[in-house]
Amino acid sequence: MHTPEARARRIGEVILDVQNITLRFGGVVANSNVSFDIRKGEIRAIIGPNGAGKSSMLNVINGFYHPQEGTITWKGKARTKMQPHEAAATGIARTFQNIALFRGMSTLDNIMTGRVTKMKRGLLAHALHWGPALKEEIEHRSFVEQVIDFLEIQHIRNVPVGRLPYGLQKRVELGRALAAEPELLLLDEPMAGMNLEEKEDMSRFILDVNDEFGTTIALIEHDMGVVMDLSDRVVVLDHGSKIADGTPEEVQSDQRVIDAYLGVAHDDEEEA
Ligand SMILES: Nc1ncnc2c1ncn2[C@@H]1O[C@H](COP(=O)(O)OP(=O)(O)OP(=O)(O)O)[C@@H](O)[C@H]1O
Repeated sequence: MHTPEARARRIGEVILDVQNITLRFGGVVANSNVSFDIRKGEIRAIIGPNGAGKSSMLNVINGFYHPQEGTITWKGKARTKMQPHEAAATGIARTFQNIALFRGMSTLDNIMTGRVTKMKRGLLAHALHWGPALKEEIEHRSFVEQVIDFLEIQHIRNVPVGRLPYGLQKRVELGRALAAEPELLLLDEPMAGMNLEEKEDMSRFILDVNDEFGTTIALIEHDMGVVMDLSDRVVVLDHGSKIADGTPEEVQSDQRVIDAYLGVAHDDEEEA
């Protein structure tokens, strides 16, 4: 099911359209006039050297940063200043470069926090096990158990995540994002700090999430082998600007991309 042909058949309409985004922090331009789109069902990589503006772009997409210029159209609707919880409620979930889990809480409870946007009744009602909330909680727990089975982490379901090896913590973080049943999953360096075996496991889970649930995925990744194996299309940023956009093969052989990775000076730097 992971063949390029099978995936090409499944890729649909543009679901997220990023147009002319410029994001500044004082004098620092993190993103400069960046445009690209993400199609339903695809795995889209965002790559580039350190400081290229990749994490900033994910933060713009999930509403954490508000760009000074440009528009984001999500599922056909131009978005104004959407907050992260609103983005989550409309189907965008993410993981972070540095794991952001509750270290003292179990795997199960951490993944359960990913269901919050789906809960009709407040957390207090759930904590009090109030009748209707209890019924709802059972349904949420059953969904979370499916996520745990899917990610093959039954054996650590009751272990506090702070005690888990790094690779498993990353998997729990993926589980928490999946618990929100996202349409678009944003992964910020899902393989960072992993050994080869952990990377292979994570790659398999990313492909399975995409295949089995049809989840659209945008990921930032530094490991070029992983990017080339997983992604349908790749957008390349450098110094805040887009320098290439295309299939893995296309961007790999693009001279601007090769220069950016080799650290070849830009014209503007040479002039400075
Ligand atoms: N909150 C912030 N305040 C000020 N400057 C920021 C902030 N976030 C990012 N920047 C700056 O914006 C630029 C792009 O940073 P960003 O983290 O998006 O790059 P990146 O491509 O994700 O880098 P890396 O691969 O090293 O994680 C950098 O110059 C960075 O210092």
